[in-house]
Amino acid sequence: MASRAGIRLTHGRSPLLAASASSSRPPPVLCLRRSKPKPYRRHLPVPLWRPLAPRSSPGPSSSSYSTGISSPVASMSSSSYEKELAAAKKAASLAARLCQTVQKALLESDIQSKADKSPVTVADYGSQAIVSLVLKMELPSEKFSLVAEEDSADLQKDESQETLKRITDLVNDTFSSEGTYSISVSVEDVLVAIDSGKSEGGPHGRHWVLDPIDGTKGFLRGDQYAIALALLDEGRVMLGVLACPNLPFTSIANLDGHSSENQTGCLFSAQTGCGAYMQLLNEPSAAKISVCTTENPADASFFESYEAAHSLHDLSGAIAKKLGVQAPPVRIDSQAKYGALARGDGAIYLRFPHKGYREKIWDHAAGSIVVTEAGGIATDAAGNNLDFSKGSTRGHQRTNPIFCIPSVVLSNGTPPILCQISASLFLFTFYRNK
Ligand SMILES: Nc1ncnc2c1ncn2[C@@H]1O[C@H](COP(=O)(O)O)[C@@H](OP(=O)(O)O)[C@H]1O
Ligand SMILES: [Mg+2]
Repeated sequence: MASRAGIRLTHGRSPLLAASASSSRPPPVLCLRRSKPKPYRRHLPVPLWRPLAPRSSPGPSSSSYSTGISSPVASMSSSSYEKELAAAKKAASLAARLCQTVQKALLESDIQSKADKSPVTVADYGSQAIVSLVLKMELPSEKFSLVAEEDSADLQKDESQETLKRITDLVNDTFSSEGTYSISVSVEDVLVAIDSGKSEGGPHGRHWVLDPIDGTKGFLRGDQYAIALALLDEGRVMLGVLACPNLPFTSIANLDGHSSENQTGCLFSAQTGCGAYMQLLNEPSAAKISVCTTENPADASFFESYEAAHSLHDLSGAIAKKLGVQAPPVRIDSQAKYGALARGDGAIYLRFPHKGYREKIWDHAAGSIVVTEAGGIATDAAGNNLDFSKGSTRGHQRTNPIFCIPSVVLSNGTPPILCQISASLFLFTFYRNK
């Protein structure tokens, strides 16, 4: 955190922040603006994801952006991950296409329960198969390692054969309707593709990290969800892509989880040192985006999970009050929150999982780089970077990898907010010990 200008968490850390950092309990997460805040720009109704002057590296080649909808032509700056980023965008976009097809005509039979009783759909499996297949086709010469949420164990059961056939048909239909790849896959190919996601990840080498549908509950409700794909290299997130098929291209700040009549479907992408971008799904041109620059918590809106089971709403409400936030929380599912934050729809993201829950790397890897490349900061409340290097040991509860993130906050990092956050940590500790 010391290297991140503007928030002085290392030197200016409050006693409570420091106490939290040194306790055995994992500290909450903060996403804080990294640069000196600019004057506040009200985020509605004017979209904020206008192309900006490049920071350390070249940004879009053209900036004829005018309305936020007709984006400028953007060419990502060259970096060693350009090929991988293009493949990731392709894979996530195709997976989104499959998910949209399923969501349009969601059948009862498409929904199953995993061993932990969480829902899983043919779209989760189909999305994972597509991403795995596309990455392998686009990057044939690279050693392939994928840490992903789903595996095929349930699909291998006798009673799942019809479901498996349906997933295979969905994968083939998606490829043929999109047209880039003239391939036809078998059920065995699909099983292999899904199980390619069994990598353990870890601190060395390159590993793709995938949540094929983040926010499955939102997906089932017809609300927000995301296909979230990131690439780790030596334990660090180097690129991330979020496909959010139901996210309006304009601000989500007042939607409270539900999609609107406006143009929807956003693809966020970021690679380290090159900024964050947004484009309409299936449209080629991207615009550079940046986080909200509000200096006043009273003007800031904050995001949290739609599902109370995923995050303590009472606690985040109390913290938001402490911070001086006046607007009601915007509750949306999935890492679409990270995308919306990255383009300035809101200023703060609070996440307080219930006691004992351990976060998964695929629930934060892509979103965190989109936010940080848009000028935000994603850390825990002690100012520590999120650690994606611990890999996955994939225990029987599917919760082994990883780090705990009791909360996520995104703000501009001005001292008043940091002070208030230390107060919020007091509340957090209080609730956790209840
Ligand atoms: N009890 C719990 N506490 C916190 N997060 C949980 C949870 N149960 C599931 N999740 C995670 O929360 C994700 C959804 O995030 P959000 O709450 O921001 O919408 C889920 O992703 P999946 O839908 O991929 O399972 C899942 O990984
Ligand atoms: Mg998922």
